[in-house]
Amino acid sequence: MIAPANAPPRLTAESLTRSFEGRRVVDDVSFSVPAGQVACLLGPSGCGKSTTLRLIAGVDMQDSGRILVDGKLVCDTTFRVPPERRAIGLMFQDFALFPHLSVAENVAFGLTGGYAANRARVDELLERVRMTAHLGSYPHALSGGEQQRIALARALAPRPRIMLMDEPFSGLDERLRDGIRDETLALMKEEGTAVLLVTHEPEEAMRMADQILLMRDGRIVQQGAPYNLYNAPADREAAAFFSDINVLRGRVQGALTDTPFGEFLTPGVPDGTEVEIVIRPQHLKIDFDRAGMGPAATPENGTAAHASVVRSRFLGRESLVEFVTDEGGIALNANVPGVFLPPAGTRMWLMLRRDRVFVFPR
Ligand SMILES: Nc1ncnc2c1ncn2[C@@H]1O[C@H](COP(=O)(O)OP(=O)(O)OP(=O)(O)O)[C@@H](O)[C@H]1O
Repeated sequence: MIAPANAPPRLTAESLTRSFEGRRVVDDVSFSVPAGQVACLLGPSGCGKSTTLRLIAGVDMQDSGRILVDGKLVCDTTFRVPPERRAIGLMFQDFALFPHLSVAENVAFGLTGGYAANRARVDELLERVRMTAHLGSYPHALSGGEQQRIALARALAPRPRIMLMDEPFSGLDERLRDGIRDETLALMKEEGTAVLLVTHEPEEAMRMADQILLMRDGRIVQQGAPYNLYNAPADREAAAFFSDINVLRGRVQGALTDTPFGEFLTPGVPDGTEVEIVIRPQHLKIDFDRAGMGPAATPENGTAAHASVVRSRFLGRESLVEFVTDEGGIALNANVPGVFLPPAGTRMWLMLRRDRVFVFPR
């Protein structure tokens, strides 16, 4: 189902703020989710993700700000549509099935259609979550992961306009998780559901989200497509949230910062400012030493710096090699695909891919 181009976003949060005991746990949070899109609230434990979700679900109320669904006000500080009338599906960590109802009855619970339509919907969803064989079972006879899949089917059954999910796939083992996650998302997209999903796992957010809302200390520090957050992080911490990082330090002089890897452009940063030059370990380039000679400087990779291997480790798909540079004694890690395990003390040359470097004032 594709929303008309001029349709208002399915879900809009405007300047939501919520404090507990004088501390702003959700601080001026704004975002919107169009129909059929997935937004992931991503951030470390305690940053306010679940509280944001609870405000939108209507089980908690913001101190200020507004929530709109399809452009219509659902909640501000004086007006509040109760949770059960928001057409919002919930899938929280502490979900509970009705113990006295069978699997099929649990999934059918929120359905209002006739018997045949309800039965078809239950069958469709049980197939999606691969639980058709357990149709007549009762919750106590199911594993934790199976119960979770039924809870997911139950939440999706009434075709909610918005689906709020708090780490909904965390209890599933990895192989099952990928399949169910992708199929659930495909179903919600087909039905035009806007999904707001809470996770603290960057890989999960990257895999699922159309839009990532990166949260820290109650605020959204950056929002955008996964590609943009990964390749143009707002600050050092945002960069570090998605992978290990290497950090070089320097001081700006004449809009340039000098390092053992050559000069980096730092336009608009005042002289004397300390900056951090950040690069992910997979974006270091390594070259062999030829009797003390290294590769020539290039615009793509800057100047090569001479370095020694400190330690090499095999990680499965890739190898991690730790270096220290001759000049400045800078510790740098490089990820190399496959098996590459040079012994400690090996002399090599390192370069930083200039298009993959981020420069942040400290
Ligand atoms: N009802 C409450 N009373 C007091 N403090 C609360 C309440 N609810 C949440 N908090 C506090 O607000 C902060 C944010 O909590 P929240 O559950 O939103 O974080 P989170 O990002 O979802 O974390 P996690 O990933 O661990 O679930 C925490 O420090 C928490 O202790």
